[in-house]
Amino acid sequence: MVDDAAADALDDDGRPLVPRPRRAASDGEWFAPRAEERVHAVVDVPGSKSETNRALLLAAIADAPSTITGGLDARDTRLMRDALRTLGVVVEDSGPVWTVTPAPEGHVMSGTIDCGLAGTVMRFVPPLAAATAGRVRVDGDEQAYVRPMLPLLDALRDIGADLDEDAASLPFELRGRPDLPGGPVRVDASSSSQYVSALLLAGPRMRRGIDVRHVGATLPSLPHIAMTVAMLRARGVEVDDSEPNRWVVSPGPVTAVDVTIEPDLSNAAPFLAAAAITGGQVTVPRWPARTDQPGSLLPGLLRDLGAEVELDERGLTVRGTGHLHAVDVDLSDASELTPVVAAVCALAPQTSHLRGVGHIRGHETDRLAALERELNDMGSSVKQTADGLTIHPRLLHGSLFHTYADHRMAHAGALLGLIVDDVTLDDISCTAKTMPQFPELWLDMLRQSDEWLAAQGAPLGESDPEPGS
Ligand SMILES: O=C(O)C1=C[C@@H](OP(=O)(O)O)[C@@H](O)[C@H](O)C1
Ligand SMILES: C=C(OP(=O)(O)O)C(=O)O
Repeated sequence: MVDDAAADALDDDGRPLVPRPRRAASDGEWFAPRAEERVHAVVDVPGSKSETNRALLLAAIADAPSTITGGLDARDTRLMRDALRTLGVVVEDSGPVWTVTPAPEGHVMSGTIDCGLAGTVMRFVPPLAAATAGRVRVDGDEQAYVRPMLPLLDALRDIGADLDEDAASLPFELRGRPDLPGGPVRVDASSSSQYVSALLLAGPRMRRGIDVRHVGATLPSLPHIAMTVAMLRARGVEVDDSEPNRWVVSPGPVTAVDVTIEPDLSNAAPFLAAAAITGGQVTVPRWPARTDQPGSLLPGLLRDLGAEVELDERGLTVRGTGHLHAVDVDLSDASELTPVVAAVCALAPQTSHLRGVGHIRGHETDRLAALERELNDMGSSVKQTADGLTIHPRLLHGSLFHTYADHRMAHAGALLGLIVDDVTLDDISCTAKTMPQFPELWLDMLRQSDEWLAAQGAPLGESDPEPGS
């Protein structure tokens, strides 16, 4: 088990790398390792979940087989690969380069599509299934049953999809039709940008294409919609997004392209934040110079939080300065970063305000409630607002940090455990959703830090900044 490995890891001098836990872990628990020094590491993070699942889906409806290099191998992308297999697509993923061959003409789908807790699967697959011959049941983890779906299901009904009349969320039955009309549709995507992306991704398959208008008051995660549009265009699909809150996708072929997936910048966040809070340095290689991932906002965010940030040929390097600053920031474009940003804010010496993220109450868990509860259990003073969190400075202490099956809650807990004694996560296995190697990468970051410090020939000096001060 990971926690045993963490507890047993020794440095070159035989000192425990990670302090021994006070008690034995129960199943799934993970004693968050404390950083005994400033972290100093290079962390190569795996591929982007959002890009991988879009690439898979677009390859599945392309005009020829194509390849995906560096695709993320994690629960969310495995569920997407299996869902596409249910639609008759052949996904060969035994090596580092995956080959995707669209379903043969006349394939009739049947069976169950398991969405797990993956928003990209539960939202992106149904529109495509609705335009495919056959019948499927769309199901997932029980925790996914409360994730919002109704605006998308109503939009699908409006464009001619054959769904259970009373279906409002998972699970439901769907009878596909290859002649799905598509056409104009209005959707309130204030609870998730994924409804818009989902309709656009299947748009080329619909008889009239699709003409989506967002009608809600707010629209989160705009970079993810931009990613959808860019990936459609890169495959020769015509997308008109010249009018605000409206996207028109023309029907027609999707050109098969061989792609390489960028590293997942949102999954880089806890590692980069580790440098910021310990006064250390972390480099994430292969950081793209230009990207549609919301993680592109991280350099600016980390600077605002008090770190130094540099992008060069080695990648993105974040250096902690020994000082953290509170922030007042609208995270609606990058709401998946909220748990890690909230964890950093909980260590800052002034009050922070995170805004524009009311919709993350419908993410893997109600993230605002979960962050409020778990941070307050550590001694913090956090209050939910209508659209975010207010985080006041307090001295933190260890606790049993609940993750609610949410990978990003686990990242937040691990981060705080670097500089707060005795933080135990109730379950680290949830990180498998988008980064199964998180525990190993986290321990490796600390191992590298230890080696780096030993190579400097000196322990943390009196004059060095206190982690998190
Ligand atoms: O399209 C995507 O790949 C995603 C869109 C966002 O969803 P929301 O708009 O529901 O926040 C994001 O939070 C999620 O992690 C991935
Ligand atoms: C919100 C997230 O995931 P999902 O794709 O399941 O919505 C996330 O990864 O932070």
